[in-house]
Amino acid sequence: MESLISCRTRPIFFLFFNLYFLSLLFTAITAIQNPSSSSSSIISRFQEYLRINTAQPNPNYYVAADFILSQAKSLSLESQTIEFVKNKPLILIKWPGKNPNLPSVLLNSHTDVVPVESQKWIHDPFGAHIDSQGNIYARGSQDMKCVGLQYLEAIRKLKDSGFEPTRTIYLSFVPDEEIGGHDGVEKLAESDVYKKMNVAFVLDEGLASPGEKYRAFYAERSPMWTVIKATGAPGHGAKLYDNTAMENLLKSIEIIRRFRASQFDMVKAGLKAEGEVVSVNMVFLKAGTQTPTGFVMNLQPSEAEAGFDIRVPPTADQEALLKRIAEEWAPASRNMTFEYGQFKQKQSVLDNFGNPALTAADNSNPWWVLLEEAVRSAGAQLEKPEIFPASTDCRYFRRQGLPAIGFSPMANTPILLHDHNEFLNQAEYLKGVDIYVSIIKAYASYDEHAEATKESSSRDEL
Ligand code: MET
Ligand SMILES: [Zn+2]
Ligand SMILES: [Zn+2]
Repeated sequence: MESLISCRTRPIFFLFFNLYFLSLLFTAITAIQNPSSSSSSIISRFQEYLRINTAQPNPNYYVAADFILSQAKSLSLESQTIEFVKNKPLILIKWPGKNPNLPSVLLNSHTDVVPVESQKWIHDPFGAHIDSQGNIYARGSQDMKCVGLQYLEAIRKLKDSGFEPTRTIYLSFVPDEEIGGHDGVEKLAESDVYKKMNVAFVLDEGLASPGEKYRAFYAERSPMWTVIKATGAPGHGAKLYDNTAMENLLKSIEIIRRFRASQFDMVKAGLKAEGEVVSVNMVFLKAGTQTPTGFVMNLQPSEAEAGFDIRVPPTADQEALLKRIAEEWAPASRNMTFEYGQFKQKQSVLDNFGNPALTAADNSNPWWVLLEEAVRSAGAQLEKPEIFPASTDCRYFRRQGLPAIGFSPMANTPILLHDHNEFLNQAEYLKGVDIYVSIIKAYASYDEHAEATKESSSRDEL
């Protein structure tokens, strides 16, 4: 009794000091009991994933799948491997919620990465070297092996803390995003497995942010990979004449470049964001007559073609763009034809982006509100939501009318996806794990029925 009284009379900061001390002790004990949750083991696992070469066009999918499955197993999570297409395993992981009637949340990430030019990197792109500043160099460190593993690390932390989800959380590790997602997410989104998952909301990849705040994406531009081809009379390399394939193609390239500049100028002038204009970039040029000893120099070829990566914002006039391509960029009058690399026919191009899918990023969307709050409560902030300038697997979910947000927690980081020397700082990676702890906790605890009951009873009280 006496000691209780004296305890009460102690200044309040002693109490806080004791609590602080106890929490430190608890953290230390947890770290000793769970060495797998220490920062160094979190980083080692990230390095291990990065070292698996899953670059297109020959990704080591099975090695990646084994690694992901072993992670799921170490977390006692349910998992399954699905091959919608042979040799392209997709891993589905389930963290069952206490209330299986609630729709689930899907955390998606792709396991493939884009190819590298190794000799142009300062460190081996599959070495996951950590430099003196803590930057981890690897293809996929930003796009998007970081995110896939951060989801799992966050779940590890939540499980360690004794947290149990109310709502089921699914994780999908999918193949082939970098080549269009047709044998990956597209098949998943059409499957019975997926229907049974009863997904209400999807989180997928975003972009690094050079500033302090994280970026989030509520829509994205649609890819329209287009090849234009010119034909013309072949002839002597010394002859000047009209209508050669090269001349026909070059005229188109000039017109396309002017259009590109008009779009880029709006971004440069600050009138539009990157995701709000049409981007057109020439990605290959193919022409000339080749022999084993090189190109023939005195022969003007009869065919020439160029490939363009075109990205179309959901707000753009798509019909007008298709018309522009047919009439100005590849007109039959200039002996030109065009083909949409990914889709072959005009109809399917329109299918792919004819129904602009935007996810509400305001108070009307509880998943958006939860995301904002969760990021804030983890001590970080979000930039104003944007249109993703490239493309992600999100489009297959949004197309079904599902809300999906693109988000990769990388602040203070240069945007290096698809670039040489892609890296992510280890401190940023660890911070990202904690951001996901906050987000997954919020999503897994969210119960719209309970919220509705709470609201109506508070209305009744009024
Ligand atoms: N994410 C990749 C990109 O935006 C591949 C998407 S499929 C067109 O280039
Ligand atoms: Zn990606
Ligand atoms: Zn990519």
